[in-house]
Amino acid sequence: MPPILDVRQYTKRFDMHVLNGKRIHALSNVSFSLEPGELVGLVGTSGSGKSTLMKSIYRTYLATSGAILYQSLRYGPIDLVRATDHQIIALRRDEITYCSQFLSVIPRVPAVDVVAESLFRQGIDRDRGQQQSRDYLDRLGLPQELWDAYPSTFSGGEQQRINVARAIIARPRLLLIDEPTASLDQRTKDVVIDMIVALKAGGTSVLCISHDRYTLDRLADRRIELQDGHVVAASEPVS
Ligand SMILES: Nc1ncnc2c1ncn2[C@@H]1O[C@H](COP(=O)(O)OP(=O)(O)OP(=O)(O)O)[C@@H](O)[C@H]1O
Repeated sequence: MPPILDVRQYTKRFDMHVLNGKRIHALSNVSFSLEPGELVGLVGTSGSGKSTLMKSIYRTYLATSGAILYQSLRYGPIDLVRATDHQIIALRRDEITYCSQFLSVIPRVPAVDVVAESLFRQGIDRDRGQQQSRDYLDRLGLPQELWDAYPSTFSGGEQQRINVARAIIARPRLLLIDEPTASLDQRTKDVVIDMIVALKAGGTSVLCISHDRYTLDRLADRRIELQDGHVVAASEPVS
């Protein structure tokens, strides 16, 4: 089976017009692949290019050069660098989920509906979607009185749980997830890890940025290390 994701010689430069045209070489000739059902941990110091790589795969950032081949259910093999905006929108809706470190939500939508949003989009009826959402929020230890409240007022840790729940509940084919367990207590961390393990068992491929050794020891089949925008180390699959 071909890799689900094959990043080839990917380069991303930022040209900073406000800084007299200063160039930031965020990623240089990055190549790696992700197998179906595999979880690759993306590590590296702050500023090494981890988030830029994730945002490039999600096509928040346009490439300077290189290719990102993705095996899509809908389109077959597709280069995410050259896909049309229309294709990218469809892939984000049906196959690829990006979970950043920060929650961004529509104001005045209750937590239970924020988490269930992808289920509603998939055509699951309101009651069933909300039921599944409550189940996730319960397992993640979000106090019941917050389920119908608006996440914009939540604490950092509470927002993070909403963010992770809504990414995982969607059961995407490819999950790009940034620091899923940062600032969570040990019990909640273990719940999130168990949820990601279950997702993988269902066939989801995952690229996960994490500074948390415990999380990666439990989850990662392999690690890729970035330094100054270059891949400096890639571990073999854990057998
Ligand atoms: N939109 C942008 N415009 C200009 N420069 C950017 C942009 N996004 C990232 N950079 C720069 O690219 C480099 C890589 O940043 P990136 O956020 O990918 O690092 P990171 O490894 O994810 O760091 P952290 O662990 O702190 O989140 C940094 O020098 C950063 O300042």
